[in-house]
Amino acid sequence: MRFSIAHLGPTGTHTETATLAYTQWLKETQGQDSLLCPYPSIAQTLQAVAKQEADFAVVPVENSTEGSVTITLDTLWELETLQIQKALVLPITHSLLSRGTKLEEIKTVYSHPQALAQCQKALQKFLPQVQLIPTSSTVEALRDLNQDPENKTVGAIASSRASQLYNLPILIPSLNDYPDNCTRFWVVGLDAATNGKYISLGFTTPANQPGALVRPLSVFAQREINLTRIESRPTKRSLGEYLFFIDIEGNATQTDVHAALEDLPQYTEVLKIFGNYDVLTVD
Ligand SMILES: O=C(O)C(=O)Cc1ccccc1
Repeated sequence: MRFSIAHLGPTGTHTETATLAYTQWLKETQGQDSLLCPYPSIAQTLQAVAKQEADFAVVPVENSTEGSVTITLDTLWELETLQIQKALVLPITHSLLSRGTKLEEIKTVYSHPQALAQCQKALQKFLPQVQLIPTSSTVEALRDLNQDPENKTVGAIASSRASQLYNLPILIPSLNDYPDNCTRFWVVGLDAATNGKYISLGFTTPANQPGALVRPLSVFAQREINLTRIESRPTKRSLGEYLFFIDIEGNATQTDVHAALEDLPQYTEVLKIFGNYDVLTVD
C-alpha cells in the first residue's frame, strides 16, 4: 500500500523537494511507494494527518537564517496526536524569477514570508524600492507572473525547480543572504517513533517563578544529556506565559535518558513527547 504524504503546495515548493527526498529514502530503504498530496497551508497539512486524510505530513520547522516556523510548532502543540517520525535537513537556495530582464523594472516581489526573510539583505541591496508581498508558498508567489506573461514588473522568490516546472526565467540565481542557508523539516505521523537519536518535547512550567525553567532543564544537564535546541512560544493564554520546545540527544532506552524523562513531569505542567527519531541530511 502507498503512503500518502501531505505537504505545502502547489507542486514546486521547497517542502515538496523535502518530501521527494523522503519518498526516495522510503523507496530505497524499505521499497515503499508514496503518493504526494499538496495542501494550501502548513496547518492544513498537519490537520490532514490528525484527521487521517494522509499518513504523513512534511513540514518546515526551522531555518538557519530565519529561525523557527512558528505555525508548525503551534499546530503540533495544539493537535494532540501528532508524532515526529524523522527530521530532514535540506540546503535551500532562493532565486528571483521574473519575465523582466532588468532589476530597475521590478516593482513588486512576491514570496512566502520565510523566503522574503531569508533574502532580506539581498532585497535591500538589489531591489530597495520594491513592494514585498507575502504569499502562502513560494509557488503561490508565481501566480501573478503566470497570469500576465506581458508583465515585466513583477518578480517572485522561488526555487530553480519551480522555475523549470513553470517555465519562468531566473533573473538572480542565488538571492539568499547566507550561502549555507538550510531548513530542517519534520516528517509527522500518528505512530510514536522510538528508535532514533533525538527526542523532541514541549512543556509548560507549573508557575512563573524563579527556577521554573531551570528545573526541567537540569533534569538533562545533571545527566550530561545534550540539549540541541530550545524555543519558546507564547501559550496564547496571557502575555508573558510561555511554552518551551526542546530537542535532546539520546534514545529513551538509554538508562540516563529514561531516568530524565521519568523525572521531568515533576517540574512541568503539561508535557508532550513528540518522538524519538533520526535525522536525514540531504545534499
Ligand atoms: O513556500 C515554500 O516553498 C515552502 O515550502 C516553505 C518554505 C519557504 C522557504 C524555505 C523553506 C520552506
